[in-house]
Amino acid sequence: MEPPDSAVTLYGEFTSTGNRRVRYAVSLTDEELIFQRLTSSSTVQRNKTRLSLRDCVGSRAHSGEDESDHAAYFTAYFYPLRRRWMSPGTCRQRVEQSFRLAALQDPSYNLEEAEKWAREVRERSARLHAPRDELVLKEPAHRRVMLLVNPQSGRGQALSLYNSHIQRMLQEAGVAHSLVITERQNHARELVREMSLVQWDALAIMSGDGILFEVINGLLERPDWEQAIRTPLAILPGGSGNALAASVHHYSGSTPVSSEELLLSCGFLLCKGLVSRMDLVSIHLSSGARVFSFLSLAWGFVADVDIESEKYRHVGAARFTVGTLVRIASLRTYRGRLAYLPAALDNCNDQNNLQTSWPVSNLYSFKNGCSISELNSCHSNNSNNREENIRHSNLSGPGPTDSLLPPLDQPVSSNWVVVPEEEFVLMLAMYQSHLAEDLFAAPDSTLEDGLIHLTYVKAGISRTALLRLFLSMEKGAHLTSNCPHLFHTKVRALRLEPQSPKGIITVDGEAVEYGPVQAEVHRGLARLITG
Ligand SMILES: Nc1ncnc2c1ncn2[C@@H]1O[C@H](COP(=O)(O)OP(=O)(O)OP(=O)(O)O)[C@@H](O)[C@H]1O
Repeated sequence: MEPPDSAVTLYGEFTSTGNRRVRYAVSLTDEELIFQRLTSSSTVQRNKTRLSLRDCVGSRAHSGEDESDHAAYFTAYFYPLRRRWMSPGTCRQRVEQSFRLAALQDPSYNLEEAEKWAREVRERSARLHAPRDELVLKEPAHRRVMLLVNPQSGRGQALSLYNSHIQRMLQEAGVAHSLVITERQNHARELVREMSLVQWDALAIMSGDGILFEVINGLLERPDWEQAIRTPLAILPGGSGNALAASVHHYSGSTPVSSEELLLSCGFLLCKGLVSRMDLVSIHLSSGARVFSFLSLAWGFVADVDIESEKYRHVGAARFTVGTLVRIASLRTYRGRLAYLPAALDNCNDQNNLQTSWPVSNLYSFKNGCSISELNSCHSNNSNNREENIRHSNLSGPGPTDSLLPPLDQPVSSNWVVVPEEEFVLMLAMYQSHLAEDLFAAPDSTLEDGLIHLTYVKAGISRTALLRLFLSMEKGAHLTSNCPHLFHTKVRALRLEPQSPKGIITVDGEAVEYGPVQAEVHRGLARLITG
């Protein structure tokens, strides 16, 4: 047998848990657990199995269940990326690796040895995920997570998915968690608004995107919102859309996967506990209310499909496909006025944020502060000073100040762009990459780019062209499809004034009051567990 290589700092010879005659040489390096079956014949070379400690969520030791068994056992749990069966790409698959340690007749010695191995595996695995900065959760054994599950989300399967996958994963990682099953709408919002947060290291949400919306808004309604919104949040997909879960999975560099595979991917990230900053968008509604959004603001086709497809909920994620086909068959257009503050014109220094695919000839930029409603009768106020033009919308209540938004009934500033079109099929503002598991709507959006990715489709698009757009959205190719009816740009703030008497506006997939609405992005305001 070849000697252990120099990177190996722990070595042992153990037996299989199922068959004591099968022996293994087991090595631990800073990066891998390596094992190889030992044979009596030195001519037989068995392949080494290597498991990366980056893929390990936890490890534990225990003594034999039977009193006559003097051995101890050590088990490590891995979720490596493996090739998918019968389909392209990779996904995380569970691997449980156990060994039986019985070097001496003394059970306590064997247990000590097994505990040493389990501890080394845990510590080395944690070191490989050392924080990029201060954003990392406490080690699993000291971590306390509140897990909110909506039993009604999606096809009503969130609780059974928790029982079948997440509970076991968290146990394997040694993460203590308290389960809260939401009982009604706004339950999660009220709970996080009132409760003490100091005892929790993270709030995890297993549902569609609706409960996360409630949690974010509940946190921002607290008097201590500035601290509260820094509570790390985690998303585990349990709904039918699962847009944020799909986005987080995409940001971790992984390829698209099925719903169950997405759950394992997000569960793995929760066990690892790396935290990133996440943009939130402050949205002013016509009633004067303000809500905070982490995903999208939609009007027209996308909002209609989202809400009207609720009745096809029983088919899961396919509800959006069914809804899209139904709505395309009876295509509607909407009148309205749209204006935005381009990221390119903003004072931000981030050069990456300054690109826009907007054709310059399509821009109608005001010289002076002017509301969209006043588009055709705007009077000059002869001021080019942006600071002077902006009268901040000082909505009362907690949460950050919106420095880019004037009150909804006041003109937008002179550095805003007013879209010349007034007849639309859809307006979609995104701040994450995915609108649903298979809708890669804003391909270059990242968690904390400080941007609203604004897309609209103007009236006149054929049904076939619209269908083609949605089909290409699965791969994020719609933005490069050269569709003359589709426009896309990156903005910091926007205002929409619908003029069609009826319609649907959604925020994060939930319908909100229909009427004028405006939005401003707050870069990195929240915290999210990611990869
Ligand atoms: N026990 C419950 N019974 C009924 N509704 C609930 C319950 N708990 C939460 N809700 C409400 O259900 C709504 C939808 O939740 P969620 O987004 O989790 O699921 P979903 O709509 O199925 O998911 P998706 O957005 O992916 O389609 C939320 O607005 C929430 O307030």
